[in-house]
Amino acid sequence: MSRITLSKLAHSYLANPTSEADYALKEMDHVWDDGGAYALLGASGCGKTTLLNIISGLVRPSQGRVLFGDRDVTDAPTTERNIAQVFQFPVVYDTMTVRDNLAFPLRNRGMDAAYIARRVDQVARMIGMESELNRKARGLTADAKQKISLGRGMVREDVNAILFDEPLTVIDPHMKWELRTQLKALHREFGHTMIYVTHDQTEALTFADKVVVMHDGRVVQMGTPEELFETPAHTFVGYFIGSPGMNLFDAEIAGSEARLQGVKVALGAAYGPTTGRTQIGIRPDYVTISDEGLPVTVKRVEDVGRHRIVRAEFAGQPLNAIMPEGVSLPAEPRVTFAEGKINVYANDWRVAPVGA
Ligand SMILES: Nc1ncnc2c1ncn2[C@@H]1O[C@H](COP(=O)(O)OP(=O)(O)OP(=O)(O)O)[C@@H](O)[C@H]1O
Repeated sequence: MSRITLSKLAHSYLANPTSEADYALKEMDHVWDDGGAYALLGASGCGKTTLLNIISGLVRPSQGRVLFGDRDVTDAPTTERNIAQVFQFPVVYDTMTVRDNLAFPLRNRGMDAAYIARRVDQVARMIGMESELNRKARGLTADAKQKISLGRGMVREDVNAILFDEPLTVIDPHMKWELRTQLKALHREFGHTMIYVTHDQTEALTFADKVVVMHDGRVVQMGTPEELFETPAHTFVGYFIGSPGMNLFDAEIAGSEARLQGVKVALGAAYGPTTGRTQIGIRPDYVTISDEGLPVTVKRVEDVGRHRIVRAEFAGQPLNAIMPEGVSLPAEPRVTFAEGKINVYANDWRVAPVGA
């Protein structure tokens, strides 16, 4: 196992890229710590698969280096990188039994038969296929085949990292939760570096210790689920994580106050002058609609089960608020923002308060 370093890495699928827009991955420096459980999260087309394929060696980056520990593997083929990869759709040998499919990576490396038998049984238990070990893979459901692919990805204990590219897409929702829990347990037990690509925030937040958020070919933030929630480094993180995403309002900042079309909002901290488009962001979870605070116009209330979402307009801009069960809307609704929960953004990037 080893730390994976991406140094000045960039990739374009074009032979002669001329502008930044031609790059699927813009230049980045990034370190994946040895033994970390990472989720790589972002919208479709932001470059997640490209990044994964560069780490595994399926794609050679057009610029920069890939290091495993201190070894430069930029030009090393996939087979030399000692990486297990699980893809979105099952890759199984139909004519082989489930047992032989799981044993394949170990036999390939000439492992001892008794060890293989033990390890295959262990992995079969993890993926819940102990009773199907002697069945041929042909004829199994897509779901079961993908479980075999997952098992095969996890069977080797000596890999540098396990890369998962949206591995639960074809798995039914109930099993999804179970497999994700298994993957997490496996990570705790064996401590492999795991990178798990997904565009589903629930999947990312439940699997990973650290979530790496990508947007438009860039890593915009790496942090714990709590950091992504509380202090999104980029407006995209604010919008992409959370349901609904963070409220963003165009504003002018003057010290510890934001001004939105004549409405003043206390920020709870002081800020220096900002340049470019300036916005304040606050999560719907930290917005309270009651009969106190600033004027707000409620448009509608949506019941989403555990709570309600209030869709409103504040200082001429859309506002979402989470309203707990049992709380009712006053006749003249007003709004307050929880103290210390407002973030300030300039040209989409978070600005730290003075002295922070
Ligand atoms: N082989 C390729 N040739 C040319 N362009 C490609 C190739 N593979 C990906 N791209 C482009 O590179 C960009 C990043 O794609 P990538 O597949 O890495 O994104 P992604 O985040 O994994 O998306 P998805 O979630 O849809 O798989 C996209 O604009 C895509 O169209």
